[in-house]
Amino acid sequence: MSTTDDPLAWAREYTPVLQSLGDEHEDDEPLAGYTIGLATHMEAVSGCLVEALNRAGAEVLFTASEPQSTHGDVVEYLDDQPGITAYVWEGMTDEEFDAAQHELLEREPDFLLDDGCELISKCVADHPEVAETVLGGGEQTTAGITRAEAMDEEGVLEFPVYGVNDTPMKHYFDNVHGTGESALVNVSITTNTVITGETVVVAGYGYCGRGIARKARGMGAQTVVTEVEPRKALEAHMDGHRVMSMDEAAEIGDIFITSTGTRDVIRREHFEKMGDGAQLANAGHFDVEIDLDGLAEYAESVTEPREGITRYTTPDGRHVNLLADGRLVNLTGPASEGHPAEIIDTTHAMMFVTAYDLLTRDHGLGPGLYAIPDRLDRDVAERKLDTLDIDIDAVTDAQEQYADDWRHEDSAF
Ligand SMILES: NC(=O)c1ccc[n+]([C@@H]2O[C@H](COP(=O)([O-])OP(=O)(O)OC[C@H]3O[C@@H](n4cnc5c(N)ncnc54)[C@H](O)[C@@H]3O)[C@@H](O)[C@H]2O)c1
Repeated sequence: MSTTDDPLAWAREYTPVLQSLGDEHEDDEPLAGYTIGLATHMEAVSGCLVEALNRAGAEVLFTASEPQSTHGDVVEYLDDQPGITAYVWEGMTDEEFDAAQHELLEREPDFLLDDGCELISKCVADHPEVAETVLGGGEQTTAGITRAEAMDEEGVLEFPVYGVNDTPMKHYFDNVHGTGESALVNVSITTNTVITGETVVVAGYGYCGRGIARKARGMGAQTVVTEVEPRKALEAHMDGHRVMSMDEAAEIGDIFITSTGTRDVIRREHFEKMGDGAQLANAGHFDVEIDLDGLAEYAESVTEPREGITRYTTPDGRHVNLLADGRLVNLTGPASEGHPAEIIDTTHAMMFVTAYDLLTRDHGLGPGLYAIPDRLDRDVAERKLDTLDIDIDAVTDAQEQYADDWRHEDSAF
C-alpha cells in the first residue's frame, strides 16, 4: 500500500513505543471482548493508538476531543477497518461533536480513554445506566484531570479513572516539549512571520507554558511570563524570563500565547493596551482563555486577512490578530497536526497501558481518580529508551544498601 492510500504510514514509523505494544499483544489479544470508547484529537498519531488497541483485541469506538482538529482521511481509513467505528468527521459543528459523543456512549463501551474528560463527564451526567457498567477510564490532559478531580470530590465518578496526564511520561514530554514546539511552529506557520526578536508573552508557567517560553527564547524571542501562582512566577523569573502582570505585558507584547487552563486570561482591558499587529493564540485546552466575546464587542470591524487569522480592528484603528479562532493553536490552525509524532507516541502508550492495566489486572479499585502505578510509567520510559538505543546504568547492590542504611554506618564521618 502506498503512503497516500494509508494516512497512518508515516506516523507508524515515528511511534515505535505504540508499535511495540501492538506487536507484543496482537497474538494473545488481552483486550478481546472489551469495547473501548476513545476521545482524542483525531490525526494520524492518534490513529496509531486506535490501531494498537485494536491489534490487542479491543473493539474501538473513537470520537474527537475538539471539533476542529480532525483529519478526515485518518478517520475514513480507520472506520474501514474491522472492529473500529468512527463517531467523528472533519468539519463537524460543535452541536454535531456533542451528539457524536452521546451516540458513542449509547454503544455502552466498557472503558473510556478521554481527553478533556469529554466522554467521562457526559457518561456520568447523561448516561447513568452506561456509567454503571463502565469498568474504568483514563484521562490524558490537564484540563480533563481538573474536571475529573471535581467529579471525584463530588463523589459522582462511577468507576476508577487513571490520571494519565499526571505521569512523568506524559507531562514532562507532551506538555513541555510537544506543546512548546508545536504551539510556536503553528503560530509561525499560520502568520508566516518570525518569532525571533519578537516579545512573546506566555500566560501560565505550568508544564505547557514552561515549554513554550523556553523554546521561544531558544528561537531568539524576548520572553515575558504572566502567572497567578507566586512559586511559578518566581520559577519563571529564575529561569530568566521577565515576569509581570498581563496589564503590563499587554503594552509590550507582540505575540501572546495562553496556556493556563482557565478563562478570560486576556480580556478587554488588555486588548485596549496592545500594539498594532498583536498576535493572540491559545494553547490551553478550551477556547475560553482569550475573551472572544469581549474582543468582538470591542472591535469596530472583523476581517480574515489570511486563513486561520481573524483580524479585529479596534476603535482607534489598531489590528489585533486572533489565530485559530482562539482554539488550540497547535491542533486547529490551518496546517496543524498537533504534537510531533514521537511525543504523542509516549502519551498514547500511557493511554494504552492504562486500558491494559485496568482491564486485565484486578486491582479491586473502587470509583475515583487514581495515580497510575509507577511501574507502568517506568515501563513506557524503558521502551522509549530502547527505541532510541540509549543504555542507562543500573543501581548496584552497594548503592541499594547505601540507600537503605539510614544510619550510614559505613560513612567515613
Ligand atoms: N496545546 C496542547 O496540545 C496541550 C497539551 C497539554 C495540555 N494542554 C492544556 O494546556 C493547559 C495548561 O496545561 P499545563 O499542563 O501547563 O497546566 P499546569 O497546571 O501545569 O499550568 C497552568 C498554569 O497556569 C497558571 N495560571 C492559572 N490561571 C492563570 C492566569 N489567570 N494567568 C496566568 N497564569 C495562570 C497556573 O498557576 C499554572 O501554573 C491546560 O488547559 C491543558 O489541558 C494543551
